[in-house]
Amino acid sequence: MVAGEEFGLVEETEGVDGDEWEQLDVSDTEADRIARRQDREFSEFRKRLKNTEQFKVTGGVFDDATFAALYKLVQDGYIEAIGGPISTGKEADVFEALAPEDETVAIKVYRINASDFRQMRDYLEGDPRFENIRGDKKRVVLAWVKKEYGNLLRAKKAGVRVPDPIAVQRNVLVMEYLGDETRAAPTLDDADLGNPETAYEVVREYIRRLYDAGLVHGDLSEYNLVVDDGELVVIDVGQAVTVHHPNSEEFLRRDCRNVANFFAREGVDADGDDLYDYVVSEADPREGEGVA
Ligand SMILES: Nc1ncnc2c1ncn2[C@@H]1O[C@H](COP(=O)(O)OP(=O)(O)OP(=O)(O)O)[C@@H](O)[C@H]1O
Repeated sequence: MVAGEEFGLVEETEGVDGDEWEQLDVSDTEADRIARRQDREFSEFRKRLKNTEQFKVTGGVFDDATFAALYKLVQDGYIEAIGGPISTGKEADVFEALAPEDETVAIKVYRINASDFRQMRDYLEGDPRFENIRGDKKRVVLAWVKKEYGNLLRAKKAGVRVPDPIAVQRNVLVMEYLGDETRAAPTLDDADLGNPETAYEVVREYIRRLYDAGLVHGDLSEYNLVVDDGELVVIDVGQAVTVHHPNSEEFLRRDCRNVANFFAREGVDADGDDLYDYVVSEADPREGEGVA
């Protein structure tokens, strides 16, 4: 099979990027001509993507603006083709995608209309990085995607294993794919834990490092931790809040409770309150940081 065939390979197209626009002293007619060409290329891309087998399977759920974001990611060389869905959620779908040099990446595509934007807005509250975002649903969701990207960067910098963030374009996040050729990495509840005591220590250290870097995951449990090639990886950091958030303490307590309860069921001597005390007493959260 040709590399990428199973992904519904998108052919390369020549586009005009932002820099080229700035360099061109375009007359109206020339600008029109370029705009028409871009429109044509875009609609061809859309048609090609819609015709791929995988896309038919997923039901063709992307709207025009999402197609445009995917098209930009193709033009910018981050992805070449969209593959099969890994997960279909209420707020976002995660797909495999083919990147240059036969690499597989994961893309998370947020649905602007279906997202629970009120809840998202509550999580953005108190975060100095998103102070001016109140407005409409679209702005909140787009800020959310950037926030997930920024949180991944910050977590990575803090020494927490997360999927490597690669790019963000409108409502689409491109990140490292976790898993192998046969399947995406399983979540903790589905994985063979090996030694649960060691796994618990690793997760405890991750929560502490996150807190030390001024972040609280906010939805941590066995469902947002995956095991990739024997390594524990924290995922879904979109809702992670900074320690400035009015509910950060409550979120941290809940994260600790979820994680400790899971490991206690696995036979580990773990307790939510003890875990919380460990995290806050060992950590020294950095205040007032800008985006990572
Ligand atoms: N980088 C990745 N590589 C491989 N699989 C991934 C990756 N990121 C997410 N997944 C898979 O997709 C699922 C959903 O991802 P994630 O939790 O980030 O999205 P979500 O829409 O917030 O999901 P949910 O609503 O279930 O919390 C994960 O449980 C995991 O199985």
